[in-house]
Amino acid sequence: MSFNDDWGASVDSQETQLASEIGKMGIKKEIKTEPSTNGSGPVQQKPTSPAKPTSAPPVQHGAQAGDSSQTEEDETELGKEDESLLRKLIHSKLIASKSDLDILQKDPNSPLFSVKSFEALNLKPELLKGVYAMGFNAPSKIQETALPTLLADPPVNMIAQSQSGTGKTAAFVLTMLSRVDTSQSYPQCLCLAPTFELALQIGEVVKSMSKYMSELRVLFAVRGEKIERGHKLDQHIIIGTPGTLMDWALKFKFFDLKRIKVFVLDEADVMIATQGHQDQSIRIQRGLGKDCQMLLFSATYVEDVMKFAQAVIPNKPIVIKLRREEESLENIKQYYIECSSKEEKFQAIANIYGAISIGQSMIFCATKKTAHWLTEKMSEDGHVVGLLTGDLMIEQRAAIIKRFREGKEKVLITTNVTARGIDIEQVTVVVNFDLPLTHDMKPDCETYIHRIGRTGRFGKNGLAINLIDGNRSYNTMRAIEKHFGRTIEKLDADDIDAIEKIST
Ligand SMILES: Nc1ncnc2c1ncn2[C@@H]1O[C@H](COP(=O)(O)OP(=O)(O)OP(=O)(O)O)[C@@H](O)[C@H]1O
Repeated sequence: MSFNDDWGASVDSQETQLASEIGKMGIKKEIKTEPSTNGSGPVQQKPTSPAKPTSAPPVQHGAQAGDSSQTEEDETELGKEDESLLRKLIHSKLIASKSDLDILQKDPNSPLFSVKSFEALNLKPELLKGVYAMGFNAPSKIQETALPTLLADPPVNMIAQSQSGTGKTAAFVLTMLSRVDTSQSYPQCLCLAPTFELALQIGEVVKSMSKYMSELRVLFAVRGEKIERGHKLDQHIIIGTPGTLMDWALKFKFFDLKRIKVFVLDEADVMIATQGHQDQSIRIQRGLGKDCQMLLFSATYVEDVMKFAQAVIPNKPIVIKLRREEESLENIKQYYIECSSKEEKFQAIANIYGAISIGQSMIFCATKKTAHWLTEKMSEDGHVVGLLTGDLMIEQRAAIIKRFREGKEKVLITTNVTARGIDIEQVTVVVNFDLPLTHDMKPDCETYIHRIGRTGRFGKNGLAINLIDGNRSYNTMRAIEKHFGRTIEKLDADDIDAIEKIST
């Protein structure tokens, strides 16, 4: 699989001024978590023997997937903080209400299906407290399926797939936080992500989840960081992009790869499929000790990439894989609109924005040039839009994502650089101004599913609208439809009644 223009222009080449930027964003590069309020220190609690997954996507080499036989559900009392968070979310109308979420988490066909509690995972008490403080009541299907195995001893390697927005980040972050021993001052967990934005986002999840773990220290491996030669890092978790991490580990030897307990590749398929990332990630992976737990997570894996992953990850990794027809989420409704030119595409967008109330939206273009053009047109039309492309400096990209996350811009016009991983719950609509194509101009089904997965996060409803101009893009859309076995319905951009209906 390959990616269009911007993906390649990734972080490592642009990370020069990151240090100052992270400061500006209010995210400290080194996150020191608050001491536990109940005085409980970081007790390393060994999990009990691995519980069998109860309901899961197909699992190979490991426990067999099947419908749950467990019918009881552990009810968890909400803390005050959780209640206020939930109230805020329900009032914001932008997300499913708690009762919607409960229903989804009880529906065996939903990827959020869950019958077990976080308590059943025997997490360290301060970590469990952190999970509940995030407003997580019950694990999602991927969390429930993967975590008992991920937390068991001896550690096993895993290649896991689960749909976008179903909580993969929490699954691997919980694993890292469970395995880390904060009384030892050296890097013990490494997490690699393909872009700077994603690395920061993962850092935020670590920060929230480890709220009650005293002494935990996290460092972002980014190029702006000035570390003296010969220095040895004392942080516990390092999160970064592959180029910088490779230099830190292999060239400068700021830490010892052999002492890493958990190694995570997020968006693993793109890390493997993109040449530069692959070389760097594999060189890091080869330097790890034989007991290091290796975890690969993504919403998509094409067959060759999966084969490659299984070949490079030692000790027969557990594989959790979705069937093709499960990859596309039902809560994201997909439509297409026929247009004859880019001006008509712009007009279609204007009609949609005029007809339905949209929380926030992301519009994906094939090139930076189109993205710039559309930004100008929409701004002239009175929309408050942000523009994020791979040619921007790292600090500009961070600032744009931050503004969008805070709701300062309602529309983010972008390219494939933000197709993956970015988790902004208010995004209710994704527009493909151009459908994604691989470098050899074939339909890029994986990028499509990641792009539309920027909406419909964790069970919320989402809309994906594809703008089609001509036979080529029509055929691309049909190929994507066939690939995932899902119908993309036609919408008439001039039929305001029809447009109004899709949002209900
Ligand atoms: N058990 C849970 N209960 C409630 N919310 C959860 C739970 N687990 C995760 N979430 C929330 O769901 C959202 C999506 O999670 P996350 O970003 O980890 O998805 P993902 O599977 O990594 O998606 P992608 O493939 O797009 O990267 C996040 O906002 C996260 O806080």
